[in-house]
Amino acid sequence: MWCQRLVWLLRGQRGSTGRRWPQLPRDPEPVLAALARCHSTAPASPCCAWQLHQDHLELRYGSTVMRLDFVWLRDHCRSASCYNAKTSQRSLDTASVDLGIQPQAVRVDDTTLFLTWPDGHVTRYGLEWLAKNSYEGQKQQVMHPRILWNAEIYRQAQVPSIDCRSFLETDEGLKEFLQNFLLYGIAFVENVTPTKEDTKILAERVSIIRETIYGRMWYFTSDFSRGDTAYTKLALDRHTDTTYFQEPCGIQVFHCLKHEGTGGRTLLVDGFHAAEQVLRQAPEHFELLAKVPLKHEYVENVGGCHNHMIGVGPVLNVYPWNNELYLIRYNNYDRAVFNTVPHDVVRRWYHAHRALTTELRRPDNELWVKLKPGKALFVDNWRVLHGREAFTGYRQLCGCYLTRDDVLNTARLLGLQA
Ligand SMILES: C[N+](C)(C)CCCC[C@H](N)C(=O)O
Ligand SMILES: O=C(O)CCC(=O)C(=O)O
Ligand SMILES: [Fe+2]
Repeated sequence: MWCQRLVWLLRGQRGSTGRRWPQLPRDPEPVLAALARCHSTAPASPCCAWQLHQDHLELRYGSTVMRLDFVWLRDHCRSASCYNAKTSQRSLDTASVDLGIQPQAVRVDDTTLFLTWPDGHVTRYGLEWLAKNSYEGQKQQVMHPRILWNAEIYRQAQVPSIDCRSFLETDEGLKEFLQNFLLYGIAFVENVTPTKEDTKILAERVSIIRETIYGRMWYFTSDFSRGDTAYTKLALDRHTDTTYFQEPCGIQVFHCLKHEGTGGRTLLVDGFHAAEQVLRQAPEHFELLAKVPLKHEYVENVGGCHNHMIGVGPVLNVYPWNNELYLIRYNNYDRAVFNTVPHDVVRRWYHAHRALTTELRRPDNELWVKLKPGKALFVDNWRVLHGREAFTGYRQLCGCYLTRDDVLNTARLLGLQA
């Protein structure tokens, strides 16, 4: 519905620029007709048109219709006095912008939107910039492009392991590794010297190591030196780690330094692929898993180790603006007492949890690998679940957690979308 003071001004239309909005044509029809002509005569060029509303500017650029709030438009001004391009930081004090602000004049040319504010300040926006940065523009994009996989898809893709030297010594090697990691949520480096020190060098090539209650670089065998099943020979069903942290660790690095015995294979399952199957089959289950907060807990009292960690959050974590899944928190061992919802939701949640578990346990979705000395595995702990088969004999694993922000930072600096 067009408001009273409506007008469409066409890109490049002579005489229509710089018009102030109190002086608007009484009848919008001719301009709308002109807009239609514009679309039909120049389909290849992104046609731009705009219309003023009470509190926002409606801007059509190509196929994107953006609704740009006036305060937002003032707030994001990239002029030298409002924005420091050297530091990419805002200098404008947003709190001093009149929340009832309206532009005094609006003009659009081929590439740029010009706004003049009541105090005479002029703001310019590139139309491409707006199309990319506006709500409407960015909600059409995914933040993290990924390839969801089951065992067959992953095998077919024949994702190569990266050679340790190329990983450590060349940007191309590191970039290829990170691209694989971002797309699949797992990536391997091979020909690594099987020591804790060399594994640390590997980890630090990608990120800052996230120190936790397990230390920086950890090293474990089945000696029950810590009060957790990981430190035994028992099988571990698929799970993500550190669900009991408010922010679970982003990445986990595993390097098996020694195994003299049988079993002990590693299980990997793409949690996002499973969640997507749930979304397709039963969106109400997906929604419940994304809405109901859960507690996970780590209570340790073994030897000198005393810890009590609690993390709260839903199983599925979704960006609210584009519904993109970004984190799965799934660990049935560490799930705490479920007391965050009233009784009528409890059973529905168990049904939803069952539906997800059924997908996660589908043999088709299971990728089994035997970790060997020299082959390091990086797992996206926000996406891919890991587990292990029971084993016999002496088995030594080392590794660490990485901070997700720093991994993504490295990827972005190499030109990857992350
Ligand atoms: C990896 N490392 C052996 C150090 C710790 C294992 C943590 C195990 C815990 N139940 C969890 O799932 O978070
Ligand atoms: O022993 C393994 O292969 C993995 C154990 C585990 O889940 C962990 O350390 O997080
Ligand atoms: Fe684990």
